Amino acid sequence: MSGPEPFGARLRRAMDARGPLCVGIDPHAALLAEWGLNDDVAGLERFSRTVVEAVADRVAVLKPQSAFFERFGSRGIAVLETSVAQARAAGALVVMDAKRGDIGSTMAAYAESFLHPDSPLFSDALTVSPYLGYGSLSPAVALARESGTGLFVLALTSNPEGGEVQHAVRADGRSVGATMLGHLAAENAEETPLGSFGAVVGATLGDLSSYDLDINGPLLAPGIGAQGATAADLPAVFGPAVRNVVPSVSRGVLRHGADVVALRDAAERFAEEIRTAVAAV
Ligand SMILES: O=c1ccn([C@@H]2O[C@H](COP(=O)(O)O)[C@@H](O)[C@H]2O)c(=O)[nH]1
Repeated sequence: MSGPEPFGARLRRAMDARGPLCVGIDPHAALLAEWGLNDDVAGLERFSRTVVEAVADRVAVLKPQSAFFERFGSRGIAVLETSVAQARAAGALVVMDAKRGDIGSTMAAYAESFLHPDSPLFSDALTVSPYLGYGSLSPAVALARESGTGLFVLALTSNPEGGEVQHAVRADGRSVGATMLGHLAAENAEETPLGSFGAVVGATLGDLSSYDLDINGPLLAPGIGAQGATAADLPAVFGPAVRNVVPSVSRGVLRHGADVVALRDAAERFAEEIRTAVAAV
């Protein structure tokens, strides 16, 4: 009996059909205020519902940032559950940005929270931190394979502070970030059309030609918009791997709310800039 279709295959199809843009749902308190919403659960619910309504039927991926929902406790988590379900029902793949990482036995529980089909927060993929050792992620890798979901492993993050960990050079001469990319390439070996185990690689990082980004998996690229990177930077940062890049924009789109059409237009402008940049490679 064949299992569920793997995340990588579903993502490739969505990217081909809708373009690769990922829109982040990041209900910052400042954005709620800009949208004329209260910094409470009702404001959170309205914000998230508006983003889903604006773009879930047209972008490949939506990426809710769990922290902004957790801020409101169990009622915030309930809004997150609803948002995930609504986004998936509208055809978007949901990458839960929760950056989980722990010893293996606890990692198994985190994985069940987001990657088990019976979980209320079941998502198509989860961001995870490998900095307790890549092997600590094994339970999440195993469950993702079983449930047809995926992982995005923090390899080279978009923030300037990340370098002190990720560029650190190991005894074998490889950097920590490169080692994570190597683990992912091994995870995705033989997978077609695309592996399900992606890396987070910031679009802000400039020339990455010293890294082997050819992991046969998706590269989630935050940093476009508010953090200063642009769609035009993508070819220079990612080189030939740009075909597997999922560029992620949160505040750059969200600042155009609360109007649904304005949000949609902003997402379409980013999508068009990305199309143009990638077509030139
Ligand atoms: O390296 C990383 C990993 C994750 N993020 C997350 O992406 C968004 C970025 O938001 P913007 O408003 O587009 O800057 C946010 O949820 C981060 O937690 C990242 O920025 N960098």
